Amino acid sequence: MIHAVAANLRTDIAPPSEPWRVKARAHLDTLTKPLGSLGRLEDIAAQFIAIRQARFADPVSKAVYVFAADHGVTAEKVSAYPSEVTRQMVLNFLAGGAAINVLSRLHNVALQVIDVGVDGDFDPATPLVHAKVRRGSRNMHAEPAMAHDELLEALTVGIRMAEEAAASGHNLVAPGEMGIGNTTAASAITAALTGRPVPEVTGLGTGIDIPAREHKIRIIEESLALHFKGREAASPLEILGHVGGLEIAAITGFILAAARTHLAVVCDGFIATAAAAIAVSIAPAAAGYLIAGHQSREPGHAILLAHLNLQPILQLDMRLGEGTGAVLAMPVIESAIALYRDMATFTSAGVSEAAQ
Ligand SMILES: Cc1cc2ncn([C@H]3O[C@H](COP(=O)(O)O)[C@@H](O)[C@H]3O)c2cc1C
Ligand SMILES: O=C(O)c1cccnc1
Repeated sequence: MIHAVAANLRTDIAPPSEPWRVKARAHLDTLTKPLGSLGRLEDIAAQFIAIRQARFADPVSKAVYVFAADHGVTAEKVSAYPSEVTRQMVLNFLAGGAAINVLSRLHNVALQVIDVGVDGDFDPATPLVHAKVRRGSRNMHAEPAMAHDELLEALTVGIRMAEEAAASGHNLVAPGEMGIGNTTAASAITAALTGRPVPEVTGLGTGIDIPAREHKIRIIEESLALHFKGREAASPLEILGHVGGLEIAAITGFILAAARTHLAVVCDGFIATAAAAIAVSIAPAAAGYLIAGHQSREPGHAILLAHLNLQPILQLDMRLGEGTGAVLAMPVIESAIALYRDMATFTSAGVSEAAQ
């Protein structure tokens, strides 16, 4: 069942259009600036046009979707904070006081919060998307983080949110996350996907100390050995199901469905990018829809960005998540699109072109 869903997504995702990208490049060369002088802004504009194609002139409409879930592996003491913080931060998102609230308000980005697996209840009247699959994932150190049906349900939550984003007219979207313990899951995914040693892809998360990081590394190594040792290479869905998390699975589904519906997806930090790497491993054509918002302090993030061949827009030593790095990069992306659309051409402005 789950493999059928993944296979359908894979076949339904077409890469961004090369003819549209070529057309966009040609238009950029007619604008009143030295050839190529807008640097990577030109690449970003051309990528956006290749993604949006005939709908490229729609107004830019930005949205961030924060998927929240808890992690059973927190029982192994891998985070500096208790798992109650996940639920408390969801309430903070709804009250408007978190970093992602400030940035999304400032930059006119619609914010949606989704409970895909918080280990605690919310009043049904709470204005969030109630899509709890389970009260937290299972402890990957003892058993697979998700059963098959739980993984499928979490992926489906993300797919549904991307479809809603497209239906609402958003075209520049970012998946964010909140889940105490989720850098452990992201490190485990990164090691399993890239084959890099666990110490290279494991950082301090919310701020554990050096001995706690050694312990976190051991927990991840033992979890990977429990699930994958002596087996041939695990599939991306197996990796996600065994050492991922409910919000990471939802983000994977979100990215795949966003690519299918031709939305530009801004990647946030380590956890969101781990989900992106799983998505691209399932459907390689999804890679063309990704724009890396920033590079986080987590050492595994640079490795994942290189693995995906993505260059981050910002490098601010952030290590927060929630979608904050992605939302901060959105004004840069929007600027690239505005320059493409609104600059005068050499002909319209009567400016002489290069003299060769
Ligand atoms: C107050 C607070 C707000 C946050 N917002 C995002 N995270 C980030 O930190 C967590 C991952 O780090 P670890 O794996 O070390 O637990 C995730 O919830 C992530 O979204 C936060 C963490 C805290 C404590
Ligand atoms: O890179 C991130 O997004 C990140 C890093 C540490 C903690 N939470 C998120």
